[in-house]
Amino acid sequence: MSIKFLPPLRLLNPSPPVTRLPLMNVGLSINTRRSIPIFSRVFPFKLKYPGFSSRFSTRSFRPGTTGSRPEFTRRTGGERERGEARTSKSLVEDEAELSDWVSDLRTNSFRGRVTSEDESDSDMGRRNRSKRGPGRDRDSGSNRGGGREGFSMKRRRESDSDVFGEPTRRRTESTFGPPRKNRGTLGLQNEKRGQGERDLWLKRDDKGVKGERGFIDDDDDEVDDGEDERKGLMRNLGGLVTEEESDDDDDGVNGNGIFEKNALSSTGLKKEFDMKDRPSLSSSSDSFMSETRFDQCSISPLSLRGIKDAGYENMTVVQAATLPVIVKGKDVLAKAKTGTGKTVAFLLPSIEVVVKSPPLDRDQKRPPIIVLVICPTRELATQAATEANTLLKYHPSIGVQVVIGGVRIASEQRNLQANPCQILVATPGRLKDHIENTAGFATRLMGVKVLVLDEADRLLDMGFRKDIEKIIAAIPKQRQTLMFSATVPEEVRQICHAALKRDHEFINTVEEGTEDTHSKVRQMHVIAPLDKQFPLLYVILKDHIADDPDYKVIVFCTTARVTGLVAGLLGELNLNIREIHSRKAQTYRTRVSNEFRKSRGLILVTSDVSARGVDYPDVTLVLQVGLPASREQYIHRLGRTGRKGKEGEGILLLAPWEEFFLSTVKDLPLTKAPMPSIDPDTKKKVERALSQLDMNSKQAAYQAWLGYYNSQKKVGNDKYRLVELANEFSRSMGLDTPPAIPKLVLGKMGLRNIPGLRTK
Ligand SMILES: Nc1ncnc2c1ncn2[C@@H]1O[C@H](COP(=O)(O)OP(=O)(O)OP(=O)(O)O)[C@@H](O)[C@H]1O
Repeated sequence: MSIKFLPPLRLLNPSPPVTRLPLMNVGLSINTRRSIPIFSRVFPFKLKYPGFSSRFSTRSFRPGTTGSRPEFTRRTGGERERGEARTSKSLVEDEAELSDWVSDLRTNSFRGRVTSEDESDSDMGRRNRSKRGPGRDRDSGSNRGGGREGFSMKRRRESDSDVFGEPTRRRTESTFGPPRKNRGTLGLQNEKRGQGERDLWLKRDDKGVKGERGFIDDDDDEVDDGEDERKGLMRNLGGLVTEEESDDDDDGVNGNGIFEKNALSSTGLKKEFDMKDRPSLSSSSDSFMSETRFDQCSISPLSLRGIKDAGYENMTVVQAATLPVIVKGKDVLAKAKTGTGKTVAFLLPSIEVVVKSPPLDRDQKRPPIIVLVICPTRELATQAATEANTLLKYHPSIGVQVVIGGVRIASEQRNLQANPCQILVATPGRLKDHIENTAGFATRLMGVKVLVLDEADRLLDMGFRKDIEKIIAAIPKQRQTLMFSATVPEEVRQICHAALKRDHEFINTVEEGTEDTHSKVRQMHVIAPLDKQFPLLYVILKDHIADDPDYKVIVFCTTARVTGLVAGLLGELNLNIREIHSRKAQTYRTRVSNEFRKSRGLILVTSDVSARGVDYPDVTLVLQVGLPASREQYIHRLGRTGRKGKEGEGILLLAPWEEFFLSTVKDLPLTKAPMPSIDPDTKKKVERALSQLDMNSKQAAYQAWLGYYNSQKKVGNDKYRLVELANEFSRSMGLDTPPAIPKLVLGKMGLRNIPGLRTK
């Protein structure tokens, strides 16, 4: 396995528009196996290998502050990504939803559902869901707020020098004085970083809503029939009790799966490090564009026309770094920051494979699928297919289709039959359903030449791994595999051999010594007890709106039910909000997603279904409320802003007992923000709004909250403390007594007989 890193910018010649740097053989030998105990490969998510705990020094470079760039170092296969000593997230999130499901079960037989609250719910949830179940919040609240409230709140915070980071870090300043444009949400101002820094992203209009070509049956508001759901429901219950149990349930990890077998067979590698094919970067140190133009590469003329029409001229760094390797037929694992064009990076060379494949036989009833793209969420799959259609504008004979959860499988089957496609974009659960249930589909998959795992680390996580294993088993071994993500934790490096060939290349476009996040995105955290969090959330949003009338905000919440509650609250407070989470019908999710993409002056309240990949242009603020499920999830959520080299702002709102999370992101430039003050009127207003909310939504949020934090080891290990905190959350919603929870749910969560809980 050879590994590619982009060189530090100072090594590059920025001026001439050359495509490649001279070949540089650094002859780095790596051995991914080394002395790693066997179990760390078999159970990569469970064991802590001491060597992994060492962190890379990440002297953060701030233009105009330190003056020197960090040394560029190469990383070997055995080295650990910085700060990634995390626990894997897996089916644990399902606990939060389990409580919902059991409630539903009591009242409506099997018309309930079990899903994860994050993106995995998009398919796993679909398997087990009937949106006709009780509490299904169908298409409601599309505009809870209605209008935007006046920006009359007077800014009142002053700078707090104590809260600023080290002097080398970007410093934030007082609210007062700077023009609106430069002011941050929390009344903070971002210091100019580097004079003359220029945005070298292509100056082109944002595409806005990308035209969809009807590849999903969007009128279809139905999910799979109840029989499928019942089966899935029962199947999933077994693995929901604890994270460990879900691991045990996973064949792929415990002895029979592809991941284990291949991980073992691909060990002992020793490949030369190869620095050829590196792109020449554009001259700005902060740019993600390369100097390589698409027309300098061996791309078919029709694809080039599509690229041109899309407004793309130069390649982004990840595109320039991966394209030459992919067109040679190599397997690639690529890491590039959020919003830097990874979708085109894998689509374009994949399309070339289709172009080079023999044309379809006219009377071939079921033409083979040549390119299979798998995405962890429905929104992302739809978006990738839209991008593919954009690139395929001048390839009328190449078809793209999408299969995703939340759409009636029968209508997808009809589409697959009626409109043969060579490129299929899918979410894992639905793809597996088609493999098992759609006539002729498995045969068509035998034509796959390219497999793409977008958000590879998420797809290889426990929540999806079983499905991915089955999918990989259903496609030819002789294929090219491409994996892309903004985060590639060491655990993923350990198991990616299962899908990638031994000689695959790891192309990391994140410079050594720099953060995985964008320097143009200000990152701050606010630590406040739960009883202050709802008013704080309101104050922060109001301030941001006052600062930027063109605001476009995403608020991430821990679970779907908590998302629903927060959306309800902010709507009650007359903010202009929309909500997306797994409890919403797919048609609604698609509609809101499209609306948010082209809107300004809007707040999207969402669960982790929107955390990865979704490309909403010009998001001004990402606000994360509560503990992110992992370091990676924090990075992906934050990545919804600052896309394409733009500026952005991220705020993480944590309770004091969640502060431990900061140690997992300590290599990122996350600074403490001064505590915004909450005036008595605001407090009362929020309390009043909370009192207007439906009791059912509070009850559901409480259960889901308990389930989520129960699954977060650091909080959930101490059940007594957990219940105290849950009851604090209940009080923060304005409830005097915590809602009662079904005994069955408490039993599943391991919370029976814990004082402070009420049962029913
Ligand atoms: N060569 C290019 N020139 C200009 N814009 C581009 C180019 N390639 C892609 N883009 C645009 O960049 C934006 C971000 O691309 P994309 O969504 O693929 O990013 P990503 O790296 O996959 O992000 P994430 O990690 O969040 O999934 C999109 O709007 C896309 O249209």
